[in-house]
Order: sequence, then structure tokens, then C-alpha cells
Amino acid sequence: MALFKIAVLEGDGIGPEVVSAALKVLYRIGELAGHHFETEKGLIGGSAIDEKGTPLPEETIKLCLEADAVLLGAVGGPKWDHLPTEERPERGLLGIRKALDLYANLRPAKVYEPLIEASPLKREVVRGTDMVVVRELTGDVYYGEPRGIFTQDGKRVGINTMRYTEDEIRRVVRKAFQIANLRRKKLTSVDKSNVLEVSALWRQIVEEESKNFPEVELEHLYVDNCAMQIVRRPSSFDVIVTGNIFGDILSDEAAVITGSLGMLPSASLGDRYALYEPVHGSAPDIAGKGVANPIATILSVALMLRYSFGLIREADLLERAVEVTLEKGYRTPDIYTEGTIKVGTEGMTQAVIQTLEELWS
Ligand SMILES: NC(=O)C1=CN([C@@H]2O[C@H](COP(=O)(O)OP(=O)(O)OC[C@H]3O[C@@H](n4cnc5c(N)ncnc54)[C@H](O)[C@@H]3O)[C@@H](O)[C@H]2O)C=CC1
Ligand SMILES: CC(C)CC(=O)C(=O)O
Ligand SMILES: [Mg+2]
Repeated sequence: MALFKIAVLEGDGIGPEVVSAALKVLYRIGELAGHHFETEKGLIGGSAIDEKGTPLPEETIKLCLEADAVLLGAVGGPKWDHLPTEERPERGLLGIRKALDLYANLRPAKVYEPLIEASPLKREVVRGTDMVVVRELTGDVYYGEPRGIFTQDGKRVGINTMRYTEDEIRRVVRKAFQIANLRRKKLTSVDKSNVLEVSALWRQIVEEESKNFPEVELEHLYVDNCAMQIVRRPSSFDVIVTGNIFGDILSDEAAVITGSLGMLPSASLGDRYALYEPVHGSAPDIAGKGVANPIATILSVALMLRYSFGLIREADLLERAVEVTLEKGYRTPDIYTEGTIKVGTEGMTQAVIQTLEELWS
């Protein structure tokens, strides 16, 4: 029996609800397939601030470094919004990404046919959309120095620094080319090189790397144009590669055209460690109500099975189980349309587990 050690960081808001749902599914897969998934919880975000006085306690980092993979919910919430930026829950998330050197964040956005009515776009526009946003995750304006709010001539000035080294760009771009090579062989690189020097360097590196992947068709788009093209021609995208802040924004956009932010999983990969988390945040507006869509986190578990544990059959079956559950008509409120079966977090989780059992036999 294979043993896999998973560090579980539930975080805040709906984080614990969706993680608990995804773990139920994971344990059931363990029973069906004969694997043992050993989980241990660690604190991160607002709950870590409340208990330990810091959004990323040392013991959480240690737990993650010793695990085979990390599963994370989401961090943040109004309770901690008054804190200065460097003490906020979100700093815990940035800190763990950096500590594990998770430089490539894969955010697949796929339109499921049964959910097409839940998309804010017309069905003929959105049909067939199946893209992966590869977002650089450990650099850019989220980490660049100097940063802060300073006083200059008696007035406050806010400063952040957009910064990328050549090596930071190259490793994520290379990963994106490799992913595109295994898919439909089309890569869109997104930047703002008409204005920003960082982006001009980004584009140069992309051009250099493209020589190593002649079979991949390369397109460059400015980020403002890309934001528009994602709603205009979403199905034309295969892999999008971009920096941290552009990827943060574009992946929420890509998520919602598939029906809901509650659907989109992600894998954050480095050369050594990996962390899996839904794209959405802690959704304080629905936390504690039992209505959060657990599918983004359940699909993040599927990515963990595939990328960290090499359990391809289990990952495929889980993704198929989500699809079939949607075909059966189960919907959490965020993806509900008339004539479908409205369920909460627990109802959706049980429906996925039941479908999984049916597909397994
Ligand atoms: N990775 C993370 O931990 C992230 C954390 N955040 C934090 O989360 C907090 C809330 O941020 P928001 O801007 O409101 O973004 P959000 O992603 O938490 O929520 C945006 C909207 O989507 C809905 N939503 C999100 N996930 C859902 C799900 N699973 N099922 C159903 N509906 C869902 C929410 O109810 C809300 O209306 C903030 O403190 C923010 O900093 C935001 C984004 C990512
Ligand atoms: C909460 C932030 C640190 C990041 C974010 O919005 C994300 O990773 O999607
Ligand atoms: Mg985001």
C-alpha cells in the first residue's frame, strides 16, 4: 500500500469547508484504490494570526517541507483587513509560495458542457474552452523591493516594484512551453512590453526559449488586449503564460467564464515541492453557510494525484466523476440554473463520492 504525506492548510472563511470536502473525496479514493493518504494540519493566514500571532508560523513551513504535497484552502477575511499589508493573512500565502519556491502556478480553465448555461458568456462563444493559465508565482510586484508607504514632502507615497530576473522568467516560460507541447501546441505570452521594461525583458526571453520549441505556435498579447480576447474568443487559447499580477487577474477572468470561480483548481509547482489550492479566495460573504462550491478544491486534489503522486488513473477518474456529477444535474448555488438540483457543499461532495464509486466498479 502506497503512503502519501499531505500537509493540509485550511486557512480562513470557506477554506476549512472546501478542504474538508476535498479530503472526504481523497480518503474515499484511498479506500477504493488501496492508498494511504496521511494528512496533518497546519495553520496559515488569519487563523494563524489569531493563534500564533503570525500568518505563517515556522512549524507550518516545516510541515510543508516534510510533506509529499500541500493542500491549501484560502486565506483572508474582513476580521484582518485593518492590519498593515505585511501582517495580513495574504502574507502567509505569499510566504509559503516563496518558501517552497513554487514558481509555476497552473490554472486550468475548462468549460464543462453541462455548465454552459452558468457561464456569463453566450454558449456559442464559450463552448469548447479549455485553457491553462501558467502564472509566475514567486516574483513580480508582489515580492519586489522597495515596497511600502513612505512620506515624501509631507505627503504619503505608496511604492511597489515590478521586478523579474532573466532566470525567473526563463524557468516558468520553459515550463509553459513544455505544457503547451503536451497539449494543443499553442502558447500565448502576455505582457505589457509597450510600456514596461520588465515586460520587454519577458518578451525577449520568451522569444529566445521559443527556439527550443519550434513545434509550439507562439503568440504575444498585451495584457489589456488579452483580457478582452478571453471574453471574445476564449476557445482559441491553449496555454497562457504570464507574470504574477497579470496571471492573478486573468485567471479569475478565465475562471468565471467557465461558470464560477468556485470551479477552478490550481497546482503550484516548483522543482522540488508542490502545493494545490483552489483559485478562489476565502469568500467571507458565504463562509459558514454550507453553500461553498467544493469542486475547485476537489479538482485541485485531482491535480495533486496526477502531478505529485503519479496516480493518473485516480486523477482521471476523479475529474470524470466531477463531470458526470454535473451531468446528473447537481449544482451548488453559484452554478445553479433552473431545472437543476440545488445542493450545498456537503450534498455536492457526497454526489461526487457516489459518482466516483459508480465509475470505479
Ligand atoms: N488564494 C487565496 O487564499 C486568496 C485569498 N483571497 C482573499 O479572500 C478574501 C475575499 O476576497 P474576494 O475578493 O471576495 O475573492 P473570493 O474569491 O473570496 O470571492 C469572490 C466571489 O466569488 C465567490 N466565490 C469564491 N469562491 C467560491 C466558491 N468556492 N463557491 C461559491 N462562490 C465562491 C464569493 O462568494 C465572492 O462572491 C480576501 O481577504 C482576499 O484577500 C482572495 C483571492 C485568493
Ligand atoms: C490573495 C493573494 C495573495 C493572491 C491571489 O489572489 C491569488 O493567488 O489568486
Ligand atoms: Mg487571485
